[in-house]
Amino acid sequence: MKYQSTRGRAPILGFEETVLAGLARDGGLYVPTELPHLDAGTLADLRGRSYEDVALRVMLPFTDLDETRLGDMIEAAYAGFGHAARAPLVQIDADQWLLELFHGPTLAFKDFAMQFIGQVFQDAMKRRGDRLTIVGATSGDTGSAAIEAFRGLDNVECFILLPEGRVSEVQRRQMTTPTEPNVHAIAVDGDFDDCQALVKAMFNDHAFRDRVNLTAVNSINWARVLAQSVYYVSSAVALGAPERSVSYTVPTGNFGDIFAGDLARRMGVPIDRLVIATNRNDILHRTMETGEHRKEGVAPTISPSMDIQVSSNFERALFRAYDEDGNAVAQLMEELSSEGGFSISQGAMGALREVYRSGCASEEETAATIRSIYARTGEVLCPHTAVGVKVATEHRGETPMVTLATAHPAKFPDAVEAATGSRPALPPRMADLFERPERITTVPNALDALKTLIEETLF
Ligand SMILES: Cc1ncc(COP(=O)(O)O)c(C=O)c1O
Ligand SMILES: N[C@@H](CCOP(=O)(O)O)C(=O)O
Repeated sequence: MKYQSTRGRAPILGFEETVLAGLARDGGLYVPTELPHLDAGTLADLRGRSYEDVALRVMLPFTDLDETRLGDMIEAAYAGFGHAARAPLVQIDADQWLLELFHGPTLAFKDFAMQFIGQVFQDAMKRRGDRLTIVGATSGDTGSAAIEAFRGLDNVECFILLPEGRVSEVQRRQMTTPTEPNVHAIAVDGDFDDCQALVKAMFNDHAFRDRVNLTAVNSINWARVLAQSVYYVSSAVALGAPERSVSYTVPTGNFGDIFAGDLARRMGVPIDRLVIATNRNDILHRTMETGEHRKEGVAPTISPSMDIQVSSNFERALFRAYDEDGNAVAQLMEELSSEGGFSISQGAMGALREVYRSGCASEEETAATIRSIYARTGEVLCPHTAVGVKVATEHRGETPMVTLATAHPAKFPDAVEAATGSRPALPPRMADLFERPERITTVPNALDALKTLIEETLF
């Protein structure tokens, strides 16, 4: 399998190089040049199989890995999950389900890809006898999952940029309490978009990038999207695919998770509706409504992991919508950074609307959804999942509607308690999280300060 950049000006790479590169050298995101097909017979055969079996079948054609080695990596990646099904479905209404993606070690959907990427990096670094520097941006969950996946590895140094004061206390402590010296939580005086812009700027400084052997673990890395596409396949076949179509509503910020759904759809999974659900940082919903993609300031919400306005993976969707015209995408991205937004052509909007629908939830609607689902079903939703369920309810159709339950409610106890009156408990293995000492470095929102910090740590 070969991978090309969405901006068309970077070398075509194989799987391992793509994953190790993270972001393409022209600033674009890597996508496969062709897609494998999951035909009806294959999908039917996956029904009733373990999550690991489905993952192997879905991911193998995208990699240059031997089947046994990939199988071993997948087994190791999911061995620490707290649910035998890994991604269980829970029915909350006659036609509505939750896909629980929070049974991994850090209680959010990020563990599905991050645990897998940890295996890929370790394998590659051992063979190459090399070291990697990971720099990631987080609005709370990616950072926790990355620190968990990479802590203690002797061939990886991991730096996570988080927006100071804008993640939940549980999320912050998950990042600041691990004691292994190769993982670093760095609070940036800014929002998530600032953190992500710093990461991208480091990638675009090729001398720095090569000096530190930089890689990415945000969903700009293709391996994130690939690993996240597996749970669409596993849940769709469990609900009756290929004979029955399934719809999904995805709490959305950086667009990685919903793009993984589109990947599953394009591989042949019968997905009827694919619905973007945003909180009041609703740039994607506004884009779908108007065709204008314009940044506003990031507003803090009770679903902080979705407090994002520069949605990196939307670039991958645009690349498809513009018939894989890298020059057109590069031009739009240039307008986004110089003018704060761009207009999408009618043709491209038509292509986007064929795949995606959208909706958004206010703060009040999010809290009301947590409250009403708890009262009616006893299920406790995290605020991100509640955004999804609110939007899903408005987009129900003839097919089962699945909302991705992207995080455990105990990561956001204040918002959940305010809505339901009861405080969700962390699993026993995390019971002492609030007693553990924290370790965090604070930096201004300044590229040079950050590069200096990283180089001084490394060399
Ligand atoms: C709990 C939670 N829900 C939803 C999202 C949004 O996912 P994506 O950024 O892939 O759109 C995130 C962050 O990525 C998250 O942490
Ligand atoms: N919501 C994320 C933001 C980063 O998204 P990613 O999927 O691109 O890593 C977070 O919680 O950090």
